[in-house]
Amino acid sequence: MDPFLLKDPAVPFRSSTDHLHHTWAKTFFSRPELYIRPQTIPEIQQLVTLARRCRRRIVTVGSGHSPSDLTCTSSWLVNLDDFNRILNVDSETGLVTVEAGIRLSELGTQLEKHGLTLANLGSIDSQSIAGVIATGTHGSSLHHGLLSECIESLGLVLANGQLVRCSPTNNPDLFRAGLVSLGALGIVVEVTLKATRTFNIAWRQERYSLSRVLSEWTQGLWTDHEFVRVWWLPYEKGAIVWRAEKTDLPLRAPPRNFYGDSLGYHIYHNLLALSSYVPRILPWVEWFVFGMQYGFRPGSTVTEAVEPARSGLLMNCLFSQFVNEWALPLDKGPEAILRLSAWLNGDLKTAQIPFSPKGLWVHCPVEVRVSDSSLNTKPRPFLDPTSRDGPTLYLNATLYRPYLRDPPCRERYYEAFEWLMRDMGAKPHWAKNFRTLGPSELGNAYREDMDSWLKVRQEVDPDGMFLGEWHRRNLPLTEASDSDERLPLLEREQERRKLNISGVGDGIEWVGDRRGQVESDHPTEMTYDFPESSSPTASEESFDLLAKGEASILLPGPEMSN
Ligand SMILES: Cc1cc2nc3c(=O)[nH]c(=O)nc-3n(C[C@H](O)[C@H](O)[C@H](O)COP(=O)(O)OP(=O)(O)OC[C@H]3O[C@@H](n4cnc5c(N)ncnc54)[C@H](O)[C@@H]3O)c2cc1C
Ligand SMILES: O=C1O[C@H](CO)C(O)=C1O
Repeated sequence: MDPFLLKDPAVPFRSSTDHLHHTWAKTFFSRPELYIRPQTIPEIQQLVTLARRCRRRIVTVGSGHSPSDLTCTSSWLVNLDDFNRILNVDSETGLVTVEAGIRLSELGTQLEKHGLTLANLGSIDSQSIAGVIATGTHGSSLHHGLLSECIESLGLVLANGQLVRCSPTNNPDLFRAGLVSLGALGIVVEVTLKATRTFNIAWRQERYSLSRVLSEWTQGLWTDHEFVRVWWLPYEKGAIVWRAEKTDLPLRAPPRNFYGDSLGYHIYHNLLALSSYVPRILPWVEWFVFGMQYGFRPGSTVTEAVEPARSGLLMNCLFSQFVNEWALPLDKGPEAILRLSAWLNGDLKTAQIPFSPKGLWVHCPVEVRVSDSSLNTKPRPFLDPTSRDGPTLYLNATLYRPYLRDPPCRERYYEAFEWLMRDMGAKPHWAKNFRTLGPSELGNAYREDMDSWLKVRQEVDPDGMFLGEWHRRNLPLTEASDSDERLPLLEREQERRKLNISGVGDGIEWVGDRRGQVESDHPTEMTYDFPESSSPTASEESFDLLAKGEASILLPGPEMSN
């Protein structure tokens, strides 16, 4: 396709051609043809219209914290970091409307000025609000479901450039599809959420034996405090249990020690690096690093603090990592942990996992977290991986990448871990590094919910402008469209290659093809009917004029800021 673009001169098109995209963990890289940072809705509508006319796929990226290749593209990459304002705050009701590029950290800072905060957080707050919603990000609390349970309504710009709003009562199917959209419906531009009054948490962290974790599993481990997370240390047969409760106590910073901060970080990093050459030291590394940090014996060291929830709920995620996380019913947790523990420690009879762990040594911790979205009275996201009728357990097999180098155990560990998760009826966290289950298995796991999601998706984006290889690999897209030919803009993977740049370790460059990127006068008609959708905006009207020939033609240079 000739890079000449039809463009309304009144609407800026803020793009560059030399952007190197990468995930936070530097696991995947890609070089988009254009990297576009719009600042207004007309700019977003314009870029979508241009992409449609130029037959380009669009990927919207938030902060790039999804560890997989979900956000990789060789086509157009859109980022809403400059579309991140707070549009409205009602301190009484807690209803807040924001532009969708806002990061949770900035949202938290702004909300605090109004005495508000998010009711729940995951391990970090670096993500964009739209990114958190799109992948079903969760924290760890049986009082809460997915972070997106506070979302009241969404505004999306669809493949035809139309701005559409949806909520439980307005376009409810689009809302349910948009709550876990995987970036595949359109560009989420506006989010209305319900915040809660700011609160502080008193937290306490201590070492448990694994047997105590399991014996308290149904006896208060998850229910005695509002927020609970467990880091399981498989070789130590132990765990670090972190629990927090809302409190009126005065703030008290966590204690600092000579080892815990910078020194401990570097020692752990270098021991992990060493273990890539001598993997059998990993049980010793687990003993030493977690002993130094949290005490060598259960109950020996208790750490406590009182912090604002906005910072106290977060944790330091240390180094680049692969994360493979699955959701299963909470009551299956003890069996899953005991079988995985047995496998890692060489007891194949108990493990019932048909792969050999011989010579395999893994990193810790395995994160053990919970949520309960069955308490939520709002419509569930179609692609919500959590249990419908009770609490959910998340098991997250973390593997660090010391100095950005992949650990040697990944293939075999994840093969066995995923086998166990599938055997237990678990579903993968959409954002993480699960190896593909294939479209039919994920289709079967979600059944009619997957059909509903695919139906909405197909209606709002019939050409597959928001689809790529990740979606093709994992979702039964062909159920909704007879063949790939019905999704001409879907970006296929051409190759994965090692990056020829220093300092990127084992990062992989993802390269997409240019199939479908030929100009067409006949984009597929959209069939979706929006009962209360917005009327065409000024920029849509101006594109009608452009289409009738009253257009200015601009040559995009490296920086096309106006
Ligand atoms: C260190 C670390 C800690 C983490 N902790 C947790 C945790 O505690 N719990 C948990 O569940 N997950 C966790 N995650 C995963 C993370 O929350 C998700 O990957 C989240 O989606 C990242 O948000 P993001 O803004 O970076 O989105 P990205 O990774 O950039 O994008 C994710 C998806 O959202 C889509 N998207 C982004 N913006 C838009 C938009 N405006 N419109 C439409 N689609 C859009 C993208 O296309 C993509 O499909 C963690 C990840 C890391 C690296
Ligand atoms: O993806 C994730 O990374 C951290 C673990 O380091 C976390 O809690 C996730 O979830």
